[in-house]
Amino acid sequence: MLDVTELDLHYGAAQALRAVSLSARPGRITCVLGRNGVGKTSLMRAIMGQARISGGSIRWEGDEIGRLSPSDRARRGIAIVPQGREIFPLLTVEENLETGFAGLPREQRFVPDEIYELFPVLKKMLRRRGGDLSGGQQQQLAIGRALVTRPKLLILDEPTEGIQPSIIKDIGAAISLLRSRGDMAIVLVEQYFDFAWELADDVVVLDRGEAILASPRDRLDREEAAARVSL
Ligand SMILES: Nc1ncnc2c1ncn2[C@@H]1O[C@H](COP(=O)(O)OP(=O)(O)OP(=O)(O)O)[C@@H](O)[C@H]1O
Repeated sequence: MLDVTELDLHYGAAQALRAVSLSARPGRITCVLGRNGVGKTSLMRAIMGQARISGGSIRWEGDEIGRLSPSDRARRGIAIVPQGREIFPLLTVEENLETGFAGLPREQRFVPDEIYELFPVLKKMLRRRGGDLSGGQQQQLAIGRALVTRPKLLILDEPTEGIQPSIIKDIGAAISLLRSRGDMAIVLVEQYFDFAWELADDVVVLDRGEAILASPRDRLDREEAAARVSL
């Protein structure tokens, strides 16, 4: 279980996050919603260890991890699918997937079949270069690469950004399937409200670096929540 408590984050004198709290549990999807520039990516980078926090705590499976390096956090089972995907354009699909092996013990250095079951297109395109894939296929590759690390916490930063509707549907189905396994906590950052609302168990809305709403989705009114996101 992930418990982020009262997180502060600064870029120089500018404060990007103010006392933001969030939690994520296995078998549930926590959706972080908010407009451009409200701090969603900063929050995810802070959880992954790619951005330094200036206050608050990040607890994962009972331990404080707020000062650990990104690779130590990855070894503890945290993986991020970054905004913009960041796949390697000159490496093949297979080689991109294999970059996920780095922190794994030798006996786990293979691509689980489940990844090809979730995204059959990856199997068909194993020898193609990452850069030759469509945006949607690259997003599936980025998710596949994160799954290679066998994460217990999967963070997805705007996976629908710039993706065509049919692939958005596939990605939603894959995220839903991963939740149903029950052993993975998922944090989904989105600006696409309808997509996030469909999937969310818990909702956090950020506005100008602050969490202005945090609640299980069941207790929220959809229209009210949508209005808070577009304040
Ligand atoms: N490396 C950085 N240095 C300085 N300021 C930054 C840096 N990264 C982000 N910011 C600023 O911090 C604030 C939050 O940015 P962040 O990228 O976390 O927001 P976001 O909600 O993820 O936006 P988007 O949806 O556009 O990705 C913005 O004002 C942004 O300009």
